[in-house]
Amino acid sequence: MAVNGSIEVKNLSKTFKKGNVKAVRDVSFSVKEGEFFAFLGPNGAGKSTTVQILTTLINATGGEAAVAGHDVIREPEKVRRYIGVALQETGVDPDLTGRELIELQANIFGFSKDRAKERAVELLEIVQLTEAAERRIGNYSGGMRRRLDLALTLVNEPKILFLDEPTTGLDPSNRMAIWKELQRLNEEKGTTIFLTTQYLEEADSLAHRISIINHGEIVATGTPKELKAQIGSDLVTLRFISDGDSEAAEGILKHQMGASEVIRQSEKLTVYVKDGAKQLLEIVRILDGEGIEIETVNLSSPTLDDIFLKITNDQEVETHGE
Ligand SMILES: Nc1ncnc2c1ncn2[C@@H]1O[C@H](COP(=O)(O)OP(=O)(O)OP(=O)(O)O)[C@@H](O)[C@H]1O
Repeated sequence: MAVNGSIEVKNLSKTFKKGNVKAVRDVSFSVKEGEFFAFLGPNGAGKSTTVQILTTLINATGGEAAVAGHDVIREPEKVRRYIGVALQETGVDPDLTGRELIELQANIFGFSKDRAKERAVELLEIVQLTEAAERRIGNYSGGMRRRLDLALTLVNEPKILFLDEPTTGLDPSNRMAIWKELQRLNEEKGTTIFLTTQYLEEADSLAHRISIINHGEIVATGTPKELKAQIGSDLVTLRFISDGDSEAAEGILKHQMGASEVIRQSEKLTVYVKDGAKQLLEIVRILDGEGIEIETVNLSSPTLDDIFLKITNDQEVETHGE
């Protein structure tokens, strides 16, 4: 039977007894074979906990999950056979060289000595560590360690790859090298990829589909295009001299642009728009026409914080029908 490279998650929950923390709350989603899926969320959102449940390292306290067609609780060893995992901060012996560590991993997977050697050469080449192969891991830079971690996850050519924040703390060139390799694996080998990240840009560039997770709950799911359409691709931020001006401007702009597109935080107004440059001029013209003085105005792309603000606001507008 062909191995099914999918992930199915239904009403998954995890409450840690310590501190009674509800790290994951009733999360459901599915990832198709060959899909590149990203879990995007801030610190403490529940990303690592979800990855640990799906990779059979910890048990959920509610709900169910199947990875590669196997239940993570009832058939953990079958799940492990088909997955590769790169977790945050894995502890390894710093005296080993990069080549030795990959060979060791290959031995664990039952490769012959010769095949393990061959595989190490192939993987070191893929992650561009051939020149550092004989150096001790203890002397590797952060970026080199991440690339070595990625090589380790690829030893058994996994059907599904789990990557927990694979590029956090990396400089742009190392980040790009990892992105390129992940894209290649997904496109050429059809590897299903489940990646967690705090970087909107990373999820946007790589993933076919993104779920945004906050406080253990999925707050939005869609293709990058769908999410951006929901959020607006640009932000116009206006600051006013007084709260009164900002409140007056809020009323006028909500009327013009729609209630859910305008968010006020005291003297600051954030307006989510589709075509920033054009709409910025329009906003300034409208407020000018009403005699409201703007202190500063700024056009930018939304950050993860802006997205959360928008999604939470949308939910409030929906509930209270502003
Ligand atoms: N072993 C544990 N015991 C108690 N609480 C935990 C444990 N592991 C995680 N938590 C808590 O669960 C919540 C979710 O943590 P998790 O590590 O899954 O978040 P995350 O989205 O991966 O964050 P980060 O981006 O910082 O890695 C946090 O409030 C965290 O403090």
